[in-house]
Amino acid sequence: MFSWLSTARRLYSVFVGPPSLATPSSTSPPIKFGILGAAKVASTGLIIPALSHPEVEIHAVAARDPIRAEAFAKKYKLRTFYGGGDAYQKLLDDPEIQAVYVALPGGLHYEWTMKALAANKHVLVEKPSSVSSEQTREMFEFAQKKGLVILEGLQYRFYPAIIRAKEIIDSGSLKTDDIRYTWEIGGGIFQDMGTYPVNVLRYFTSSEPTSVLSASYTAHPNDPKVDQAMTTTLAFPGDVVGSIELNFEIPYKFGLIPSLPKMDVTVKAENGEMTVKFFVLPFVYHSINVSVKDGQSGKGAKKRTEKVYSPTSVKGRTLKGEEWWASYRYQLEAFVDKVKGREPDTWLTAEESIANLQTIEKVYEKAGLPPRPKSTFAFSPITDDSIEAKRTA
Ligand SMILES: NC(=O)C1=CN([C@@H]2O[C@H](COP(=O)(O)OP(=O)(O)OC[C@H]3O[C@@H](n4cnc5c(N)ncnc54)[C@H](OP(=O)(O)O)[C@@H]3O)[C@@H](O)[C@H]2O)C=CC1
Ligand SMILES: O=C1OC[C@@H](O)[C@H](O)[C@H]1O
Repeated sequence: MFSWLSTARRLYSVFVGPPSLATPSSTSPPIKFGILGAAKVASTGLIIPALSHPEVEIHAVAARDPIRAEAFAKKYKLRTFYGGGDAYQKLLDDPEIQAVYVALPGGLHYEWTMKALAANKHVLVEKPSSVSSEQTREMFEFAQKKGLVILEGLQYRFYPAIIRAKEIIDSGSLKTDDIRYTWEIGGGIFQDMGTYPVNVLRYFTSSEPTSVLSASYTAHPNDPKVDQAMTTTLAFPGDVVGSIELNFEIPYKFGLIPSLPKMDVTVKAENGEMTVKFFVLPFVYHSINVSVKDGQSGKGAKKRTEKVYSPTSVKGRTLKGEEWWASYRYQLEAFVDKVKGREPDTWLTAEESIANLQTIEKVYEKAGLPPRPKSTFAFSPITDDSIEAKRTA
């Protein structure tokens, strides 16, 4: 159901605070999180979702600048803060903390995820999981070896509307042979915002691209290696073609009025199409517009619009949730379920994060752009052992 009132309520809950605060569970102790980086994303991405989760407590933040760290801790009423050059490691050395939110630039995700895992912390790492599929694989392998949970913060995947849209595709009402995908998304280079369209393409087709048919980019004026816009076409099994269009620089209307970012995914089938509007942040608003032609005559498309703000039954399951939950809140629910040994409603596997980056790497290669420099952090079992030794000494 869509109404301005429920939209206002939901957005207030997402960006300001939930309608009521959770009472800590008396049977299951809270998972204490530490946040690496006094990042902008941290409030919507974790701090506000945690306010309504009875099994989560945000314990500390670490920032390079001690003044920023203290101000951040004060603003969000966190017990502890770490500031200075060694702040991130100090947070990882805090024995109170069980899980770490890595809210740093993508190029630092590998290093700080590996260090967090070495310090025996579960990790919620922001998207993109790293800037190299090889290093992401290492991250997940190391987490598995340590028996720790790691999750890439691809929040949109946890939202009921997105699961519903996939259900529509899986139901077969849109024929998936000769299907075509079109993405037009504002904001973000391919390595960053590309994570979403690459993922949704792989998710909706339930397959991996077989080749990159074309890829072209517009370089940033200051750096020819950096793409500010990317257009690419990917081939999928069964003659399925997916097109992604990413543009950092959406022109102002009449040169004056900024446009709202467009984050739509369109699935084109022989007998109709479906567009999911604003799929990246579906809790802000979304609509699933389905148009399917009559099976016999092929004429007279039946149109319908679905909106799935409530965690009603999708894919035959009733999802846990509330009308005012953001996808970040659903994501947190799943992360906690996993840490607590419960089966989450939705999960993203290691293979998903690795395959996502492999596609991004192939698109860069096709476009003739060099791969992003990998993290130079040299993680070795020796480092791991020495951290373990220090811990048990
Ligand atoms: N899932 C989602 O919906 C969203 C995900 N993101 C992701 O979250 C991450 C953070 O993004 P965002 O919050 O927008 O970014 P910010 O610039 O607000 O935060 C980045 C943080 O990284 C730290 N940092 C460490 N080293 C550097 C460096 N060399 N240069 C700049 N910052 C550094 C800073 O921490 P310090 O406090 O120590 O200075 C800063 O707080 C990114 O990976 C981004 O892709 C962002 C928005 C939404
Ligand atoms: O991950 C993201 O999703 C939402 C966008 O607004 C944000 O810039 C991006 O980093």
